[in-house]
Amino acid sequence: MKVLGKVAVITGGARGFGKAFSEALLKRGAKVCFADIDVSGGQQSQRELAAKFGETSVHFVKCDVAKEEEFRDLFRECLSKFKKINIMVNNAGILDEAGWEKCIDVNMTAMMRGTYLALEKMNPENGGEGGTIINVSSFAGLYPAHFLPAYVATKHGILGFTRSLAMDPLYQSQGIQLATLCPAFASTNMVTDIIQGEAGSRQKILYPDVAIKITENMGICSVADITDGFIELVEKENCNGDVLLIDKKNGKQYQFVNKTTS
Ligand SMILES: NC(=O)C1=CN([C@@H]2O[C@H](COP(=O)(O)OP(=O)(O)OC[C@H]3O[C@@H](n4cnc5c(N)ncnc54)[C@H](O)[C@@H]3O)[C@@H](O)[C@H]2O)C=CC1
Ligand SMILES: CCCCCC(=O)/C=C/C=C\C/C=C\C/C=C\CCCC(=O)O
Repeated sequence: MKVLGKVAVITGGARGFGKAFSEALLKRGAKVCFADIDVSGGQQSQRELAAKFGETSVHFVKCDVAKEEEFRDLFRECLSKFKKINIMVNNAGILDEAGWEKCIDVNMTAMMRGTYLALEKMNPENGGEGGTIINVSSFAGLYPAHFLPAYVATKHGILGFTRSLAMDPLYQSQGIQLATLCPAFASTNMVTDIIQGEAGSRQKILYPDVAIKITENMGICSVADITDGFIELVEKENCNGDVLLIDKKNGKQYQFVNKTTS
């Protein structure tokens, strides 16, 4: 897709990947409506991005994606401000093995809701123009990790859900593409808080000693490495059904290149 002039909705955009993805799209001439549960972080990012790309290009919406009405309001607000939605990025995610139910609500249920809402708004029969939906899974969507079982379950779910919808001829006929991004460890707060031992962060994973060994072996990607893969997916002419794994040692690797089971 050519990004210039398109409108994107990005969840979890106050920091980390979501903020970097917002900036990368703005740089290429898109308008971005980003959402986050973190109001002060969101407002701060809004100020920074507006200073670089203009007040009229970027809009922050306070939204807890686990709350259906707030998610619906996000779409309403984006449409009222920017009139269309061409790119949807379900990026908001948490890691919390002790609070695994919340992990399912945010990583899985909200990702599904965001996808269904985007499909509705992108449908040409509803006035949409088609579009691209990128769902952010993880290396943990492709491989097990006994220090993150609930997180792994949600990330496998994202992969299965997104690949399945990508096979549906209905959405293909509407000009809608769906792809999955699978980053390995990257240097956002989700990882750095644990490494630096920020209060409560290590309680969110099991077996931290195993986890640190694995990060040492695999290495840690920069946010720029992951953003580069994200933009590659969005800008591809056909990203439908793609699963892009990115890790420090091997870089970008497309998985399941024979996309369908038929
Ligand atoms: N950092 C990493 O190594 C990897 C991260 N991921 C995934 O990338 C996505 C982004 O993560 P990071 O940027 O690393 O994390 P992060 O923790 O830096 O950023 C996540 C953002 O999502 C927001 N958020 C959390 N719950 C929310 C909710 N209920 N509603 C709205 N916003 C909410 C947070 O406030 C935060 O701004 C997540 O889905 C994560 O699982 C995937 C693979 C690797
Ligand atoms: C192999 C699974 C890769 C999953 C990457 C991902 O999606 C998110 C990872 C988020 C956090 C990483 C969790 C733990 C590793 C980090 C540091 C452990 C440090 C423990 C310590 O005692 O210092």
